[in-house]
Amino acid sequence: MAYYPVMLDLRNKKCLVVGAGAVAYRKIRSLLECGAAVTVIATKINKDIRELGEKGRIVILERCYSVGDLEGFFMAFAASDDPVVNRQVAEEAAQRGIPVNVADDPGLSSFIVPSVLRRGDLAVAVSSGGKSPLLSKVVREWLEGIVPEEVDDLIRDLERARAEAKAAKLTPEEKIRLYYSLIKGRGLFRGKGDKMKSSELFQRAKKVMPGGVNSPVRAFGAVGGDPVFIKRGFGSRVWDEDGNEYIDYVLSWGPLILGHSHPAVVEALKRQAELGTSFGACTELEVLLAEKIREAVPSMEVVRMVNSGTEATMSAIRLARGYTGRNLIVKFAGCYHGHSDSLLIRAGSGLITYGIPDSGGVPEDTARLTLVARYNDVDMLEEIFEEKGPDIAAVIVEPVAGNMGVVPPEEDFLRALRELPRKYGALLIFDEVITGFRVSYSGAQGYYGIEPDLTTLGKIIGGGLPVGVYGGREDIMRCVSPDGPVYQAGTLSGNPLAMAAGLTTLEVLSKNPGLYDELDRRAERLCSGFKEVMEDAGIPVTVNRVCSMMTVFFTGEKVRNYDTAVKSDTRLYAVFFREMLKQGVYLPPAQFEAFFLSAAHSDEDIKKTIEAAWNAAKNLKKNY
Ligand SMILES: C[C@@]1(CC(=O)O)C2=NC(=C\c3[nH]c(c(CCC(=O)O)c3CC(=O)O)Cc3[nH]c(c(CC(=O)O)c3CCC(=O)O)/C=C3\N/C(=C\2)[C@@H](CCC(=O)O)[C@]3(C)CC(=O)O)/[C@H]1CCC(=O)O
Ligand SMILES: NC(=O)c1ccc[n+]([C@@H]2O[C@H](COP(=O)([O-])OP(=O)(O)OC[C@H]3O[C@@H](n4cnc5c(N)ncnc54)[C@H](O)[C@@H]3O)[C@@H](O)[C@H]2O)c1
Repeated sequence: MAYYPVMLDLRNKKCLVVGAGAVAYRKIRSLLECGAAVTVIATKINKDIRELGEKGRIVILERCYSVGDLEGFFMAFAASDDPVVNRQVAEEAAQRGIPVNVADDPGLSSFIVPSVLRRGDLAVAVSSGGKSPLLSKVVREWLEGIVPEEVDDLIRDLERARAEAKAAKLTPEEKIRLYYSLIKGRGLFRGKGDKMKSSELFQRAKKVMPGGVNSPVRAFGAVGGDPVFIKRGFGSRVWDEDGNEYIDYVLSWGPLILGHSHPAVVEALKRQAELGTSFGACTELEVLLAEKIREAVPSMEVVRMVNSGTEATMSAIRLARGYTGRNLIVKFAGCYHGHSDSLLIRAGSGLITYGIPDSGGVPEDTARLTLVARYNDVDMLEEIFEEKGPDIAAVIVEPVAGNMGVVPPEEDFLRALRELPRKYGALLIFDEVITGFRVSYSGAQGYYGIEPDLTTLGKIIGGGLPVGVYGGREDIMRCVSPDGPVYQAGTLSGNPLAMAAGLTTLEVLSKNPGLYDELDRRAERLCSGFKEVMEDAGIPVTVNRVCSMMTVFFTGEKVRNYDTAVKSDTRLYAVFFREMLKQGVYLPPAQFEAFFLSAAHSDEDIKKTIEAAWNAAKNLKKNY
């Protein structure tokens, strides 16, 4: 059954309210707003209602309701806490043909009251058909954030315009066009897909921040269009400033394995915020998180918390140099390890590529200390060690590459990664900032069964707050200050909020051992969906995936290193990205990044995403 919504004119109409508690007060207030003449009958009168009586705004009869009281009333409200009385009021109203609302029983009511958002003359009424008044309230509050105050001025203008249009005898079409132009001209209402607020914010942002952003990829440079400004997130979804909803596969670039605003994480943060946000001193939380990490990743015998993945890798490199007394670092083309000078080095050609800095501001002398090898290329790594082995402090690698798009390691490569550095007295550093707690609870090292000497983590272990950690073999980690000579420190290191969010995230993960299989299953569905859709459209793609991190490369060729990754048609990816965004799917705004899944992504989300990809593929075909 559906309720029939109407707008009643209650000016000077006599309305009776039986009961004078909180519920009665709510009804009285809205009746008064509409100019009704209110009489209240109740045995006990609450303070607010009594005040209204004293001001002469309502009539109060302080007594029991008795049959006959409804005589002469236009409408009645039974809001006592006695169901028998409420029923009597309902029955008398029915007999007299007076509309009645019964607060504790919609079944006895001839009408129910919606939750109302008012902006001057604009009223938006929300009802759940009596099923969940709280939901109505929540929707009303949500609308409050969307419907602008200025709408009332607009109503004035429209009222005037309607009178003028009438006098000017405009045709119906002319009138509609006039009203539309007034409404749209104000820019108050944005339809689905509009990005007006995001675009306005981006213009402002560009004036005060380089590229308008705090991290380059966010500027959408690789995919075109203005970036969306995100207002909030919950579960698998984010909402932008224009109210558009997206299924989110960026998940803050990986940290949110439980989805946005996981209730346990939010609760932990609230609790900690009340206790204090930072002390710059020792806390129990950092011990708990360190223990939890060691339990999950046994090679991390001793750890040091920092504030970002960049800090973690930068510190691990310093430590490797300090421990070995050597200066050279080997990294792989296409692997990103944060933005410290030694690691911002691009691939070049040639056998041993002395790094050329990828960024202005990195001295060539620093870059020279970084050797760049090819991912999944054992021969090249061997040659580098044969030539420079005794000077190499460490090899740093993403055990599953995630920054040239997802590229899984091949078996012989993993073996060489473990054996070669060891043979030459160099350290192996696994940068598990992305893969840690992502590909398995014990990271990529647990997943592949390879133990590095040092590991860096970030993202998931901060539960969505800024955090990083480096750790590893005890004898190496004891070189870190104050145990040893390698200095590293930080005001906010081990920040209690970050520790609380991280610890809670790891607790939820450790209590749900089936979660990684679930993620794997859903990610597999998503990837095979992408593949099928693109194959049907005749667009060659390669989909790489390890557990819940994946990339759709727009190339038919196998992607196993940087050279093959860059063969992707980034222009097609950009079209794909924009088509998906339009349909409410937020993918990473660049080809060479990973898509992530969270525990909050449902089968329904995957289904919707594949449907969106199917629509996108139709447009891609035109561009192919
Ligand atoms: C919208 C709003 C307007 C207003 O009252 O002015 C309104 N209830 C509001 C709030 C609210 N009411 C209740 C809670 C506690 C949480 C919860 O139970 O969800 C909250 C939340 C809170 O107080 O924060 C409890 C409750 N309400 C009803 C019952 C009886 C039953 O269901 O049998 C019980 C159980 C009593 C018990 O536990 O014994 C019945 C009704 N309440 C209705 C309207 C009608 C249906 C509206 C619709 O279709 O959605 C209907 C059928 C009759 C009516 O009153 O007309 C107002 C929002 C104000 C705002 O926007 O801020
Ligand atoms: N519709 C809603 O939104 C909603 C929300 C919450 C609760 N309720 C229900 O509404 C009812 C009222 O809730 P409340 O919090 O305002 O209660 P309350 O206890 O604050 O007030 C009850 C009122 O009923 C009056 N009353 C009791 N018997 C009477 C009689 N014989 N004659 C005249 N007045 C009498 C009392 O004097 C008092 O003023 C409850 O049954 C409650 O379950 C409804």
